Amino acid sequence: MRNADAYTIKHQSISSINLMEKAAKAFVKVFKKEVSNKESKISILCGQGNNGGDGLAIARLLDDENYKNVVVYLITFSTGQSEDNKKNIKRLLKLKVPVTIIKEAKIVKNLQSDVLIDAILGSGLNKPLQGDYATVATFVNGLKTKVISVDVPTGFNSEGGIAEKYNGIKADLTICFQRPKINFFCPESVKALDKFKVVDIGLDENFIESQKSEWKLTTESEIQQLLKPRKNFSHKGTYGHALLVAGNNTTMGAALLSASACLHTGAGLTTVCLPQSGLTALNTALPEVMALPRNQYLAMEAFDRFSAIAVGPGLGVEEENEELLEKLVNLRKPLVLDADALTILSQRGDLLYELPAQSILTPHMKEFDRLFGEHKNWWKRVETAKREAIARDLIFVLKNQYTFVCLPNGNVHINPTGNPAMASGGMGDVLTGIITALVAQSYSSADAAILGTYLHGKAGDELAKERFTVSASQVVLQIPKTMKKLLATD
Ligand SMILES: NC(=O)C1=CN([C@@H]2O[C@H](COP(=O)(O)OP(=O)(O)OC[C@H]3O[C@@H](n4cnc5c(N)ncnc54)[C@H](OP(=O)(O)O)[C@@H]3O)[C@@H](O)[C@H]2O)[C@@H](O)CC1
Ligand SMILES: Nc1ncnc2c1ncn2[C@@H]1O[C@H](COP(=O)(O)OP(=O)(O)O)[C@@H](O)[C@H]1O
Repeated sequence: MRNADAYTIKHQSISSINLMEKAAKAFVKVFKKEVSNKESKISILCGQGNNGGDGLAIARLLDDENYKNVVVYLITFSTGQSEDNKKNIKRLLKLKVPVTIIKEAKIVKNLQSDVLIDAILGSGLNKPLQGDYATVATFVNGLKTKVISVDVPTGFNSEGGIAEKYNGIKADLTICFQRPKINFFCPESVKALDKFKVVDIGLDENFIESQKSEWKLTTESEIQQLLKPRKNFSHKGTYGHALLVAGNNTTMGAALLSASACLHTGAGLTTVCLPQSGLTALNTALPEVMALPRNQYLAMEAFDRFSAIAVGPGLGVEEENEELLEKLVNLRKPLVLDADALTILSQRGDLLYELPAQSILTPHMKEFDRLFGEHKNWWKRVETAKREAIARDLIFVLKNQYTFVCLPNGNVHINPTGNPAMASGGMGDVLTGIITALVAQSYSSADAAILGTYLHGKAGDELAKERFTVSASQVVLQIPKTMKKLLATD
């Protein structure tokens, strides 16, 4: 983002002070919707760098907008001051907005305001908070005032592991410039922010897009380009035959959910390889789906006719399932691996390192750590997934609110869809069924993982508009509608 900043200043003949003005304006536009009462008591804490410069410009713009009770506090714990910060203080001092210089943290302890704007330190953070800065953050967090941070909460690092003992400001809202920070997508970011909004400040988009970065935030237009419409004169054979090796006596529902998701995502044919005890349930619940009864006599040839094979949901970790997994690995065709298949792999390192190239693994955090050891934080977990994906030509779908899809080319696609209403059992089984259906329909493993993850979350988002919770079965039924809508708006 700093490069984009410099590039925009150089190539769009915009000065850095004007870029700061644009950033402040973009902030104020969102702020006005969040805090519409012009009588609100607003305290703006400004640092000495460009983040503080933004805060000073915001104070002036809020005064322009007739916010009547804006007070600025200038934090002066450091020696330097950025040029644009100096310019903005000069502009502000021409107005009647009160400016108080803060030399000691304790003044912040008793600030009386309805809203506090945090513009102390932004993306320039280059070391952990210490001394007075850390004390100010503690006081702000104790104020019980709504906190809105400019670009990034003070003390929060934009990339890299988030400290276990985060000591920065906890913001209710962060209004972030041009692109979200990668660390916003790590679950540990809850220590620093509740929600974020990204605002366009006019940085050169072509330049940003041309920058090499392994981080890609999946967008709806990318998904619309990936998604293939059903073809004229097509028939069930056109869309592949998917096999789900899933289900056990007490977890047959997982197999049914996966199979149903596979069917609704458009596989031409879906078969479930399940124990004899699941046949009645399958035939009753999903008459469109076929069964391959699971027993130890299944020959390798039994799997030849399938264009995509998933293994794991509700499978069980018994010895016979371990043997079956070994058989599937030996087919040397890409697999989709989830749940119990991952648990078996965590005990069978030999199999893990023999997985067919382009296989897709869909672990949640615990499954991932069982495979590759404990990780201190999500940043480290994603680093391991990136490394393993490259080294072994595998795709990792590291599941969470924001799922990270790590590809063999080193790219990490961050999925923006999905919501907490979806946090319930069976949701992962559905994701496996969706991805498997896409592989059966000849999407590449990478595209199936990116597209499947997006569709799964998007269906959940659509349902959550009207529901407090969303069940896995509801997501399944929503999928065809979600796909249709995405194609319709193309
Ligand atoms: N590119 C964009 O998108 C645009 C960005 N804009 C804005 O600029 C912001 C970035 O500004 P910035 O580079 O001046 O850094 P900022 O965060 O104000 O920090 C200032 C100084 O603090 C210091 N410091 C660091 N860590 C510290 C610590 N732990 N404890 C104490 N001190 C610490 C460090 O100085 P040092 O101590 O290293 O001398 C650093 O230089 C960005 O977030 C956005 O708001 C917009 O205006 C326009 C478009
Ligand atoms: N808070 C959340 N926000 C978005 N998606 C969520 C959330 N909680 C769970 N999910 C999604 O639900 C799925 C849960 O997978 P998993 O834990 O394997 O479930 P299960 O084993 O019950 O099927 C993942 O795809 C995950 O992304």
